[in-house]
Amino acid sequence: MELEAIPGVGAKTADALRELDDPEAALRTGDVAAIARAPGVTHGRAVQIARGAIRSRHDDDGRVLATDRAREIHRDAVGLLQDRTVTDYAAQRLETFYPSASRSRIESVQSTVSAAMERDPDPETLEALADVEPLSSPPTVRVRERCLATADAERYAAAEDAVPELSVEIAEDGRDLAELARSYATVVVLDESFAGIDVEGDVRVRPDALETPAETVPERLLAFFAANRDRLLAAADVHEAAGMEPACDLDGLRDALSRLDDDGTVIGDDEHERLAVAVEDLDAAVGTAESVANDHLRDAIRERDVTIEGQDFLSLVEQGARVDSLLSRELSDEYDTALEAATEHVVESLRLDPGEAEIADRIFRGDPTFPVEHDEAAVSRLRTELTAARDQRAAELKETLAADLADLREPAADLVHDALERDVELAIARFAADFECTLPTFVDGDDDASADDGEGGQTDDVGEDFGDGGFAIVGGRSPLLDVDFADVEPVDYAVDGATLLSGVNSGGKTSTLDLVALVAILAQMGMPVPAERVRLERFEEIHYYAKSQGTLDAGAFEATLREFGDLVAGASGRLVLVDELESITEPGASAKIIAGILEALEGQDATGVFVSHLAREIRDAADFDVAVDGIEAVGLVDGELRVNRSPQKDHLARSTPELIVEKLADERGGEFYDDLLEKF
Ligand SMILES: Nc1ncnc2c1ncn2[C@@H]1O[C@H](COP(=O)(O)OP(=O)(O)OP(=O)(O)O)[C@@H](O)[C@H]1O
Repeated sequence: MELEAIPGVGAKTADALRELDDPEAALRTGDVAAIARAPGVTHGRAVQIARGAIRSRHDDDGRVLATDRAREIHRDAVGLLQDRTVTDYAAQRLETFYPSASRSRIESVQSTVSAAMERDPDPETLEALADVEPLSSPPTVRVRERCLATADAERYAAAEDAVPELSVEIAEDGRDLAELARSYATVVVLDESFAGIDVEGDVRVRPDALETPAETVPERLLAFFAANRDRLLAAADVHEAAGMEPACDLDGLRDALSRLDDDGTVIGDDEHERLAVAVEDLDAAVGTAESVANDHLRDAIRERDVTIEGQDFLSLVEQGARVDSLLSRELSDEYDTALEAATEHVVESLRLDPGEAEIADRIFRGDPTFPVEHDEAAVSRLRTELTAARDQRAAELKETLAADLADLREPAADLVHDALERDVELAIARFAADFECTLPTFVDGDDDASADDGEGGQTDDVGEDFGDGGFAIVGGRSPLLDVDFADVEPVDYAVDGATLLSGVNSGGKTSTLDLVALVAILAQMGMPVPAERVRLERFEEIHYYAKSQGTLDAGAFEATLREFGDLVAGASGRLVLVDELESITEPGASAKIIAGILEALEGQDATGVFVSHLAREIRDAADFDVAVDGIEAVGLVDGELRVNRSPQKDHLARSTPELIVEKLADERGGEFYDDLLEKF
């Protein structure tokens, strides 16, 4: 994908995106969290870039949300979906869903969404999702016991770049390598030319070392898996709870992770454990062994009657306090037994293998002395031997585990990604279930076959002949209302062309506009809509104007009028929702302006609903037969209006004052009320 081709991505952002591990995948999957990891890319920017990438894929100019109120409804719709996510990832991902006029984009989302709506948001899956997060890259680990070596300057730079964990050293010849081998436990030589060289120490000629990081720096993989262990385990749990097909064998993954400590070291290997403990306990074991030997000798001496011949006694006296020869002669057997016990203690307490035991055998040797003393050189040799064996074992374990984990690296990323995407799907499933949603059907000139579900023609249940455009909502219930969703009364409403919507105060006119806008926006996002059934055209743009808060001054009025001037020029394919435009200026002028706008829309392929209390005046002012729908009050009960929330077609609803005059005329009779009623 040409990054600069994405709307809103310039050269600088493209460079930042190229720093990501896999920018194409992040953009393809709309992974906002991954995109936001590019240097200098904020979360909001990442959402924009993800949307831009989708738009450029679907050749979509992204103009659907044409006004502030339309954008607000979109935000509300996304908010309702986000309220049902568990992970931040899913919440961010949902922000990449925007209403589109592109059939391919809508269809592609709809196919994911229809599968999502089948998902069961069971509590176990939701609980497991709580610990899933996008995989993180831990900071680079520095490995000090290994280095890379090369004689080539270019390879040197490539190595520094590819393996920042290791020092890269220049080695021109065998002497340099020998020098390095004294400073590092392992030297990995990158130059083929050194093949076969004989240098003391662990020197490996591996020209492919930069391409096989799992072997060159197993620590990198181990650190990655250690840092992401909890997320991976949670993602594995999600797969099991939700019965998803995992990207890798979960038992294998769990087993590999159980061999890894939080700091990236390998655990659970008996041999390594034995060697580590032996190194740790060596001094203590030697000390105890000395005591064992001395206790034995002390007991032996105490129980022994020693007869000293005169000659011996004389030499003892002459030679000072040396009793070694006497000890050697009189207690030779006991001395040997004591040393054996000491050695045995060292071997057994440190669980030494036969080779190591041979070295341990030299710790308690030499001329008899009392107290017994160990041979420090032998202890030191044993320590060197054990430490080397421990490190060797650790390196082998790291390599083996890293080799196992290397195969899991890609699937692990998929595993987490799939789990996070499941959260997106479950949020959609919960949204659909909570608001009793269905997937809408799109009808337009060339794909109306799919919209006709065998009812014959395009007659909708809302009683409208449904043409090639507009919308038809059956049983729509807006979750944006200020009442509990359970108390929302279903609304049926269909419009093809432009119409006025009249009705009593608080009858639900604004709520109807909100419902229409929400349904159209959700539908064009590819999302399910809160209604029993919905058919609509794919609108190029949605212009929703909320009610103005009071009359506008001359400047603002002029600006608004200009806006409507632009709106009606080339309005085909647009959905225009306008709430009480009359409030911007005085009623007489308002009626003329609205009539003028309707005239301009007439004959264009636009769909419009204009909520107004001035339907009669607008009709009078218009030079064509303006359609008027009405939200009708069924009556007044205890001073409260009862309304039928579904607008009636071609019906000028009585206004609240008219209704009250009618009621009074009915109840009280008399000329005054009758005359008043006549005037309506
Ligand atoms: N479908 C519905 N189900 C339940 N309650 C509704 C429904 N539609 C509207 N209401 C209730 O009626 C109230 C008034 O609705 P709304 O503001 O849409 O009326 P309106 O006709 O635009 O009023 P006005 O003419 O005063 O602007 C809402 O706040 C809501 O409580």
